Amino acid sequence: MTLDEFSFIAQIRRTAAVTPEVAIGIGDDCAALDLPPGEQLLVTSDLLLEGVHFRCDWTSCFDLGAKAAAVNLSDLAAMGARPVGLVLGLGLPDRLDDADRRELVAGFIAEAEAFETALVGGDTCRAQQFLTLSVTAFGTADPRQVVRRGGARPGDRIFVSGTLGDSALALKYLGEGVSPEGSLARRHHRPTARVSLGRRLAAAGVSAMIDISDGLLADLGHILEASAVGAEIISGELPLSAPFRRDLAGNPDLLQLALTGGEDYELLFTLPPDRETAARRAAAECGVPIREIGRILPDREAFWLVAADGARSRPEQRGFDHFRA
Ligand SMILES: Nc1ncnc2c1ncn2[C@@H]1O[C@H](COP(=O)(O)OP(=O)(O)OP(=O)(O)O)[C@@H](O)[C@H]1O
Ligand SMILES: Cc1ncc(C[n+]2csc(CCOP(=O)(O)O)c2C)c(N)n1
Ligand SMILES: [Mg+2]
Repeated sequence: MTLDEFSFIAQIRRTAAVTPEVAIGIGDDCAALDLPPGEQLLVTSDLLLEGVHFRCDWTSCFDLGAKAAAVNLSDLAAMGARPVGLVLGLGLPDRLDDADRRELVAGFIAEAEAFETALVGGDTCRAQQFLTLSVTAFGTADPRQVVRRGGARPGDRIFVSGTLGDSALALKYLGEGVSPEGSLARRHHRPTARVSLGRRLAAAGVSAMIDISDGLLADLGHILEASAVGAEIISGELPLSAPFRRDLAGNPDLLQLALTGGEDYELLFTLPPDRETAARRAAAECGVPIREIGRILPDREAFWLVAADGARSRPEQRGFDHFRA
């Protein structure tokens, strides 16, 4: 027998922190959040579905809860927002026991707290078959510093944070029945939302930004479309981790994972030349590496991948698409 619905919610309520913005947290029909005067509310939502986003035999409940929070916090980071609250919808199949349920919520709350925010509400239902998490995240920002996808201009440089392809490489190994090594597995199961970097880059004056969930090329495509510009990416400049490079040396086709694999949750942004010093300082302040990987071109039809030998190609496959996967 598992806890009944309301005992489960009472357990969540006891473990959820209350931050200064939370005027009303878990327990009423709505939560209420206090926002700094003059700031805008930013809202984002992401589903995580069993079999589509995760498999219960590949991840722990704690990591899954934490990832559900992180992927939403990553969208706030991409706009330069500061998180102020998270809402968690759960569809729980009977096979999850009390310990699994508690761990799921504990992971979510731990991740929220790591970013000085809190779980402020949600909804809990029994699911017939598949575990479902539906998360909504709220953030605030000075409206003059909110960064959108549409601000890239010809001559801007294209940058990315961290390293690319680690999560997709871990997923490839999981699919082949091989346990990925610790650092790769962690990048897949426990992505880091670049919240502090996103806020600092916004203040430094980046022109456009997005987080990489579907794959570098797909998410760059969203910036190009919104900005009505083109781009070239220098494939030799992609930032790759040591384990990724090691495996790439034995199989050059793995480069595709860094270009299109997705779930990197790194920030991809464009930088006007006069903002570069400020952006590099912002990255150094929060200890996250950033790397220039290409530039924005005026021709909106241009989408070039430049190989090590200088050959240019137009990538056909760009990333994850739920209706094409
Ligand atoms: N069912 C929907 N109803 C309304 N708006 C939606 C719906 N699905 C997506 N959107 C909106 O479309 C835009 C792009 O959504 P998308 O989910 O691709 O975001 P993303 O940040 O690129 O990817 P991710 O889902 O990995 O965070 C967002 O503004 C989002 O709010
Ligand atoms: C079991 C399993 N199969 C496939 C994947 C890969 N995957 C799922 S969703 C997604 C893009 C981001 O999602 P969204 O666009 O919904 O935010 C990717 C790369 C996975 N993580 N687990
Ligand atoms: Mg996003």
